Amino acid sequence: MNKTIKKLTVIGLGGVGGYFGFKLAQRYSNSEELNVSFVARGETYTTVKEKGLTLLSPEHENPIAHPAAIYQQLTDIPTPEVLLICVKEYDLEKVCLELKDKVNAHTVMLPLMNGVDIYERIRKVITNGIVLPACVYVASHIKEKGIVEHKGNAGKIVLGNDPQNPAYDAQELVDLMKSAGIDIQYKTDAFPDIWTKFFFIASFGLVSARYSRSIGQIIETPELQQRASLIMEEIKAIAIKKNIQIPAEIIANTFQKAATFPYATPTSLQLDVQAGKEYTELELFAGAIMDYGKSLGLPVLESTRIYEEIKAGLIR
Ligand SMILES: NC(=O)C1=CN([C@@H]2O[C@H](COP(=O)(O)OP(=O)(O)OC[C@H]3O[C@@H](n4cnc5c(N)ncnc54)[C@H](OP(=O)(O)O)[C@@H]3O)[C@@H](O)[C@H]2O)C=CC1
Ligand SMILES: CC(C)(CO)C(=O)C(=O)O
Repeated sequence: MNKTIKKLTVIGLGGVGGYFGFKLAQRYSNSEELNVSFVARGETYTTVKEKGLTLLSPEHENPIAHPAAIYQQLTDIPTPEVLLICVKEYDLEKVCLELKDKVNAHTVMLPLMNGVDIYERIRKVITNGIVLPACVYVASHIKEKGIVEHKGNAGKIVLGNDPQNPAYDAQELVDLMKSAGIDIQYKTDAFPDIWTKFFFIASFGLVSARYSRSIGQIIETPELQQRASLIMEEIKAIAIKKNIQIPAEIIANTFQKAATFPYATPTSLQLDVQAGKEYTELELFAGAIMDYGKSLGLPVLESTRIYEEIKAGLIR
């Protein structure tokens, strides 16, 4: 295969972008093979420009990585080839609006985010280029701006073909990422995996945020386990009505998957809600379930109840 990818830019250096961006920047540092650049704002930009990006992870002895370049504004990046979009859902639309005029027919966008409708959200704004639907597992968070902490299992990405450009083969990108030590799986259709992740993150995310409890604490508390289970039943009814290929035992499988996380792992929604952030991904999880419930005529009482409780500030 001819090598065509020469540049890759990571947008957002938080838990996800900081983890995967670090691996790519360290692997391709001073390399002719791939130019890895970052886009970060405010204090993150200043810190990473001066000291490099720090990743505290048992996977890396050397905790510092330097990108080939770092930009403060999306408008500053040269013609993009591959963009890893690693922002929270509430920043996605703004990022897409800023990227819109930069993207050409060959630009590849890989959103590393939670949520089942990220592809549609991007496509609403950016109609050209290639968008690879994906889901991601990693327990990492911002310790301080420019310093990301990773605990537990190695991060993992599943990505699939762009439904709008099914002939685009992402293998070259996959190989570049694998060579940086990233666990990445390429499938024709990533949507069953994206929904599978949604079962886990929407249910555990909402319950962990509502009660300020870790994944392990939810599993060991029957009342919280029950709430997560009821939310998953609602997602299951939606997935079935939307003809998403998910296994019949999805709920049991999700509890099994959850048990593989270290006991004290918080979810990213929990961390944002606990920190009293003005914006959170509540809409991406409960909001999406409620919207699907409405449009498909399905009851989503438990998701609605927990959404309202979190909105009302009941988080203990
Ligand atoms: N953290 C985790 O363990 C996991 C998270 N996810 C999902 O991945 C996605 C990303 O989450 P996560 O990495 O945790 O989020 P974080 O909040 O940790 O990081 C997002 C980063 O994006 C930056 N950002 C936002 N807009 C811009 C912009 N225009 N230019 C430059 N930087 C920008 C933010 O900057 P600033 O700091 O200045 O706000 C922040 O540093 C979410 O959808 C999340 O649900 C999925 C799996 C695991
Ligand atoms: C639970 C976890 C860390 C698993 O990847 C996650 O996806 C999140 O918090 O958003």
